[in-house]
Amino acid sequence: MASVSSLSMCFFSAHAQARSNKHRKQLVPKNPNAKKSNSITTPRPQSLFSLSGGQATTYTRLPPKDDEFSDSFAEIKLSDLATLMHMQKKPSSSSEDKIENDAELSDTEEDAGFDYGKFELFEVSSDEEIDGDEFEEDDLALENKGEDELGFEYKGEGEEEQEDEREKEKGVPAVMRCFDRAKIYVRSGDGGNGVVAFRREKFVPLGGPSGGDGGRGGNVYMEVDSSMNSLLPFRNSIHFRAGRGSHGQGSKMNGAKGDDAVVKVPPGTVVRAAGKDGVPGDILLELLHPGDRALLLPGGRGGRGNASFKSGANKVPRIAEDGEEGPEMWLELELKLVADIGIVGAPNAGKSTFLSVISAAQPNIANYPFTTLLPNLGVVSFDYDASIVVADLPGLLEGAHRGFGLGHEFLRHTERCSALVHIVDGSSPQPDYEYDAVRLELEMFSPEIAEKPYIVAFNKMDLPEAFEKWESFRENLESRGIRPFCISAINREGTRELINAAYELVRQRIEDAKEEVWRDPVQFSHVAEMVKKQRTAPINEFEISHDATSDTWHIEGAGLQRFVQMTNWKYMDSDKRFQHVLEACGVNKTLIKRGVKEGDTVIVGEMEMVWHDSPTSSGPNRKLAIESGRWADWK
Ligand SMILES: Nc1nc2c(ncn2[C@@H]2O[C@H](COP(=O)(O)OP(=O)(O)OP(=O)(O)O)[C@@H](O)[C@H]2O)c(=O)[nH]1
Ligand SMILES: [Mg+2]
Repeated sequence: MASVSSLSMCFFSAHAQARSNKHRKQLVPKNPNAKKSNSITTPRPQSLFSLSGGQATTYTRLPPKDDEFSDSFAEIKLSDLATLMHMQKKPSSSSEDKIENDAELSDTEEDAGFDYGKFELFEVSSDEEIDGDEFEEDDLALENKGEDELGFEYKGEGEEEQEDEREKEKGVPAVMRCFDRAKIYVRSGDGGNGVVAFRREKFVPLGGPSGGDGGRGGNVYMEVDSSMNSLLPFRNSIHFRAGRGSHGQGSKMNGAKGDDAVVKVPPGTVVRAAGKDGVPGDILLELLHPGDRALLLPGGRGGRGNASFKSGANKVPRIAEDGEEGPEMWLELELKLVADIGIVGAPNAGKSTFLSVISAAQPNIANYPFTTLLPNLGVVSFDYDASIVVADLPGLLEGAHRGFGLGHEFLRHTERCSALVHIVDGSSPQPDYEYDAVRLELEMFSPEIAEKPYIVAFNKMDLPEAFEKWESFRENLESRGIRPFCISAINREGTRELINAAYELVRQRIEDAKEEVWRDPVQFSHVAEMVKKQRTAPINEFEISHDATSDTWHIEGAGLQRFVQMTNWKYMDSDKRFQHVLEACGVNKTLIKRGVKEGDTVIVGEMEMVWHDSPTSSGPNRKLAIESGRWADWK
């Protein structure tokens, strides 16, 4: 009982903070074990907590517009999710329990005697341990709040928005964060090394070089798997590495190609390069339909064996290359569900109930807000051999676009919907206001979503309090040119008409954009092309920078760096070839022009060298010589 009581308290106090923190400094109790008497709550108008039809208290309804307390209790912060999850684990909490808790709350509030609007309570649940699987350690907003022994801290106005953001992230259970977002690491395979070998066979004198080339590294592919419907599998494994190519062998045997890695994603996945400093990276791919497949990263090239270096001038080459390193990348995945219709509305309006009666989906349904934490999908079949996918989204609260509640987390899934069904809780104190508030949130979140065709359904018509409000609701909306439907989702009344009307909107949209209806699976390769282009940058494109204090010259150039990486220094001819390349691509010339002198350090990629002037070399009287013992760590 004590546990439920504390839960309810933090529920309301968070609302108070949500509104107040924009404008003033707040006093924040930091100690999660603070006494419950400090657990400040906001006074609530009794009318809103009256029970309807003997059901549990519906205390998160949107507030009446003119209510003097409307600013203080209608918003739920994401950091309260632990509470909600806790409540969800105990759906059996009876209405009597809640009534008692309400009574306890009122007492506590009166005892405390604080200005409630200024406080935020970080205590979430003191009685029950939170399952590590569902909440990561840093998930709870209270975790990093407890350093100050006094238990209070003052926040400046400027910090508050950032604080909000941080708390929002921390408060979201891992399973929700991972539902439609993931960050993964991909790396294609390194190429195998080439080898130096010579043919030695009876009766074959001077058999010549016979070292084979290394095999190519495996590629990384990404493909749509239609059996997946979330990014949750990436919660467990985020590293995808393709296999390395085998090394070459004697007798001109080339190495085998490395194994490819295939990353499977659900339809509707958008792939970005990982962003930096909060700036999202560029969109690389959109894998929308089953069968879509992309070559993301090509494997590294295999190094050449000495058989490949044979030439008229050098018939006995003692040189072979290492395999090229496979490129790597961090990627951010975002899932945008491919649903035709999105069901939106305030918490507890009956969205999941509606989905459950029109489709075979069995979402959780219960009489408390945020029963739905993750979107549910259902397929609705029509007589005439057509079907549509309907998504039931978590409820939207006033302030959702600023991060209150859960709904905004998933609103982007409606971006691909053809139409929306907006369910209004007819039994709420002010359905008109609830309707306007949700519409406003949609507009604030994205004008594009707000412009989608939508249908309004007034739900719970079986309840007398809803029935009474229907006429005025209908008149109000009709005066604005909207024809609302009235339904009783629980009794399946009016639901078929509603979904038929929604289907009509989808059909119209499909007809408007006929070319979008069917398309062949797409094979993308532009990312791989881009990577290849970067990696095959010409060797003579480089930049030289000089650090005068340490007499060091840095030579930067993708082509040169790749060349250094693939050079196998253990073979004698590698030095010669390296010198030759530096000469040919103009590095030596440029260094001399810039004033390099005896003993200066020259760094190319991971290779560190010392500049020696030598009168014996052909061409310019200077050359780079590699001094043994001065090499950087070298793989
Ligand atoms: N009397 C009545 N109750 C309904 C009707 N539709 C839904 N409910 C009840 O309303 C409560 C909330 O229903 P849900 O379907 O979970 O509501 P929701 O909009 O999905 O709520 P969240 O997922 O929390 O946003 C449940 O107790 C339902 O039984 C209806 O037509 N009549
Ligand atoms: Mg629901």
